[in-house]
Amino acid sequence: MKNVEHIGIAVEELEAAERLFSSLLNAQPYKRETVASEGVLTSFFQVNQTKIELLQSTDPEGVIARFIEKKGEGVHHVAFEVDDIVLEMERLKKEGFALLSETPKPGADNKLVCFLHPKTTNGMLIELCQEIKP
Ligand SMILES: CC[C@H](C(=O)O)C(=O)SCCNC(=O)CCNC(=O)[C@H](O)C(C)(C)COP(=O)(O)OP(=O)(O)OC[C@H]1O[C@@H](n2cnc3c(N)ncnc32)[C@H](O)[C@@H]1OP(=O)(O)O
Ligand SMILES: [Co+2]
Repeated sequence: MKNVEHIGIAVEELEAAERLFSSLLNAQPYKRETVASEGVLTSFFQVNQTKIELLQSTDPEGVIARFIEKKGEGVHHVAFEVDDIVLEMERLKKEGFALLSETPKPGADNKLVCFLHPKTTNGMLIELCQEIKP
């Protein structure tokens, strides 16, 4: 595991959340990106070596909609950067963590990603991210 790549925050209204985080961080989001497979519209802020990823649901039955329904807006996950996501997934599986997908899947911001079930990580949804090199 390398640095915390981003902190994912579930929000109801992306525009309002972008205004709030622009004021908080004194910065503008550097990109918005829809990840249809995850039912999310994301907005990214760079904060030195890490990022804030705002997540609005694009699917009323989706993961983020269900999360907000159950727990309200707030921190949804923490993403760690890894050099080799397949190797890291194999290591974590051996360590007894529950992977939410057998193989990495395309994420936002030019990454391959996978998630660990919060039941196996003291209740914290953890994401692994590997930069997709050109
Ligand atoms: C990939 C694009 C982008 C990127 O960075 O590139 C993203 O980050 S997209 C982010 C959205 N996508 C995901 O989060 C994918 C992985 N998540 C899942 O598959 C589900 O959210 C899952 C399996 C963690 C939970 O889904 P489920 O339908 O089972 O919801 P439940 O409400 O039944 O939850 C079961 C159990 O887990 C607890 N839970 C759910 N979400 C979280 C969370 N974010 N953090 C901590 N705990 C969570 C929930 O409270 C339930 O626990 P219980 O004790 O039974 O109440
Ligand atoms: Co994320």
